[in-house]
Amino acid sequence: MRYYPVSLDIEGKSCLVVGGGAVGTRKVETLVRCGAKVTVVSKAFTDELTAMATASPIALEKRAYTPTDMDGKFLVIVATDDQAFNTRVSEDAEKACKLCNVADYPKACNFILPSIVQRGDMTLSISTSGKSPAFAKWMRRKLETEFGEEYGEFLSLMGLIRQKLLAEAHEPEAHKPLFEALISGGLLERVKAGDKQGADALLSEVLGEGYTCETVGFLL
Ligand SMILES: C[C@@]1(CC(=O)O)C2=NC(=C\c3[nH]c(c(CCC(=O)O)c3CC(=O)O)Cc3[nH]c(c(CC(=O)O)c3CCC(=O)O)/C=C3\N/C(=C\2)[C@@H](CCC(=O)O)[C@]3(C)CC(=O)O)/[C@H]1CCC(=O)O
Ligand SMILES: NC(=O)c1ccc[n+]([C@@H]2O[C@H](COP(=O)([O-])OP(=O)(O)OC[C@H]3O[C@@H](n4cnc5c(N)ncnc54)[C@H](O)[C@@H]3O)[C@@H](O)[C@H]2O)c1
Repeated sequence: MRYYPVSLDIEGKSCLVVGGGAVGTRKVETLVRCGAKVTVVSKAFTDELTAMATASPIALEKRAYTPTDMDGKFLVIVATDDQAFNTRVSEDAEKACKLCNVADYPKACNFILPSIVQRGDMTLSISTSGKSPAFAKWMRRKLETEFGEEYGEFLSLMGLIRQKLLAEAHEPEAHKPLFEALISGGLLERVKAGDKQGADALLSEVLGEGYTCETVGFLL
């Protein structure tokens, strides 16, 4: 395996984006969706980014980049249209031991970005290890048709059930078959169909009397 897949927790973390063009704007959007505090250093910004900055924790700094911009940053994304400059920034990042992605330049990256399908808390990340971004995009579109919004709903319910069970007792071995029974028993299909009665029946059959969507805090 060429790349090590991880899910980074960047909530509340300071991130640096160098380059505020079309690509930089897309990168900022994803960072903000994940709860990051973003500083963008660029000679110019897209209108979209300027608008986004009025409502989100984004600092736009219209000035030349300096290596000290890395200080206190958790990760760095470089997206200017000057490849030699991008490489210099990535070298600064390497020296400062930062996570660094240079858009479209894997040699200067210590992480690359996958194509993403997002359904609530379910994230499908597609990486071709850089072999074919076009195929990653094609695969994303295919998976988007296969995995609908019901997966997000279903995961909210599973999360609530799990929270309740864990609050009652820390017994992973006892909980495992319960989750498996809910999954193989068709809870997803019932959530997808909006079948509250069916979902409640399965919950009380597997988890015991008193377990319903309502009692775990899920509105179906
Ligand atoms: C997934 C996605 C995420 C994102 O960008 O956020 C992403 N590229 C996307 C789209 C896309 N990028 C390119 C095309 C044109 C078609 C094509 O070339 O295939 C298309 C498709 C399109 O635009 O239609 C051009 C391209 N990309 C790279 C190079 C340089 C090179 O390969 O050396 C070149 C220029 C090659 C040239 O000079 O021609 C490199 C990288 N692009 C990556 C990610 C990383 C590997 C991902 C993987 O493992 O597959 C990696 C290694 C580094 C990185 O950027 O992190 C996003 C999909 C968004 C979606 O789902 O819609
Ligand atoms: N991953 C992808 O899907 C994808 C798609 C297209 C392009 N790209 C790559 O991303 C790069 C950026 O593309 P774009 O369309 O956003 O370009 P762009 O020209 O719209 O934006 C580049 C931004 O960088 C700023 N900039 C340039 N030099 C700078 C410097 N020295 N210091 C600070 N800011 C500087 C510019 O002012 C501009 O705002 C391209 O080089 C291209 O290789 C990636």
